[in-house]
Amino acid sequence: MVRAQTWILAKHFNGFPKESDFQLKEEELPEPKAGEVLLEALFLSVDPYMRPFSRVRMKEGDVMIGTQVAKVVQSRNAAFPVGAHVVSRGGWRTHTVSDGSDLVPVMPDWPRDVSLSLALGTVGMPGLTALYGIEEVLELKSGETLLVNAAAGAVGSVAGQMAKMKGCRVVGSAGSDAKVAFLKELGFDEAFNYKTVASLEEALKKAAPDGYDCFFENVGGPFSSVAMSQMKDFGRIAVCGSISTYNDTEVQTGPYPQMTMIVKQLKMEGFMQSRWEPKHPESLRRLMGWLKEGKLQSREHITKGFENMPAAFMGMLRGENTGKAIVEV
Ligand SMILES: NC(=O)C1=CN([C@@H]2O[C@H](COP(=O)(O)OP(=O)(O)OC[C@H]3O[C@@H](n4cnc5c(N)ncnc54)[C@H](OP(=O)(O)O)[C@@H]3O)[C@@H](O)[C@H]2O)C=CC1
Ligand SMILES: CCCCCC(=O)/C=C/[C@@H]1[C@@H](C/C=C\CCCC(=O)O)[C@@H](O)C[C@H]1O
Repeated sequence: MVRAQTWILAKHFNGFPKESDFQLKEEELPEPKAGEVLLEALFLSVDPYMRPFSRVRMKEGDVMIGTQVAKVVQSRNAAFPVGAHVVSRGGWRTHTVSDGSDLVPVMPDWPRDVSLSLALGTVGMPGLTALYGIEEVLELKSGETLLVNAAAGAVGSVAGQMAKMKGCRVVGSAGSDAKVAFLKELGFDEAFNYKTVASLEEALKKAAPDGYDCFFENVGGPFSSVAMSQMKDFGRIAVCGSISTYNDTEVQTGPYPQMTMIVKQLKMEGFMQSRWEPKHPESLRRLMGWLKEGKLQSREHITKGFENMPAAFMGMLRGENTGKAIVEV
């Protein structure tokens, strides 16, 4: 018998979450049956979508949604032998019994000098999101000017670096001066702290006086309205996320985008990386290749201890992470 720890949604919360909205539980797991494996979590991902998902798709008492890199510690499934590493959608739990249907083996030949935690970040879902946003949605071309917000985070930092690899001019915004310095280290042409600029409009204009061809949108809300007004005619916007609205207690209204979109003839498309799932293996190989060649830098914000999952989650929503937010068990 293994004693597993899980974090459950104790209470549906309105606004910004607090520690008491989550509850740590212990349960005894049964031995794996034929076809099943027992997993032990090594790294857990801390993602923005957990916030809106908990509101719209979860009941009180449910285990918090999430992915993790786990090791197979018992196996009665030949596809997942003991010692194998997998990405599991098991949620916020230390141990999971799985029939394998929700498991994805970590990329074969994962280099020994690359932390497996990157399978939750740059060489995982956030990296794929950046790649498809840049290549499939925006179809970004050399010489174009790209705006990325939440640029120092897991998705934004990869999107900006990919744009530099493609020969674009890249402008990034982030919520601290340290993050702005990080963006400069990554090669962003311009970066600014959206929390301290006197005028967002002026900051965007100063960074790209001729306007933006493309916008990789992670933030939504008022930032989005201001940025949209600075797009070039026929500009393209990839709507990846809307984190500034995830803790809202009331749905935000206007300014409405239609007039700007009509006058500038903009194209705006929401997306999730799952749309291109058949391309994932090849895309992960490309991301790993860039990482190994030094073309892609990766930073993580690691919180130690499974007991700190809620704190890490709230910290990410407050912007404490530079790069990918991870909990190491
Ligand atoms: N469509 C898809 O398939 C996917 C979409 N996403 C979306 O991409 C975005 C980035 O995700 P990810 O890279 O994982 O997260 P990050 O690593 O970027 O972490 C979240 C960051 O968001 C910023 N933030 C928080 N609150 C606000 C706010 N009110 N206004 C502006 N910025 C804020 C903070 O940075 P700062 O200090 O700069 O404010 C924080 O560090 C999210 O919107 C997420 O939902 C992510 C993965 C997949
Ligand atoms: C739920 C709001 C999602 C905000 C954008 C985002 O961060 C997307 C991340 C996806 C994530 C989506 C998870 C649940 C979507 C629920 C949709 C529904 O049930 O109608 C996960 O798939 C990984 C990222 O691609």
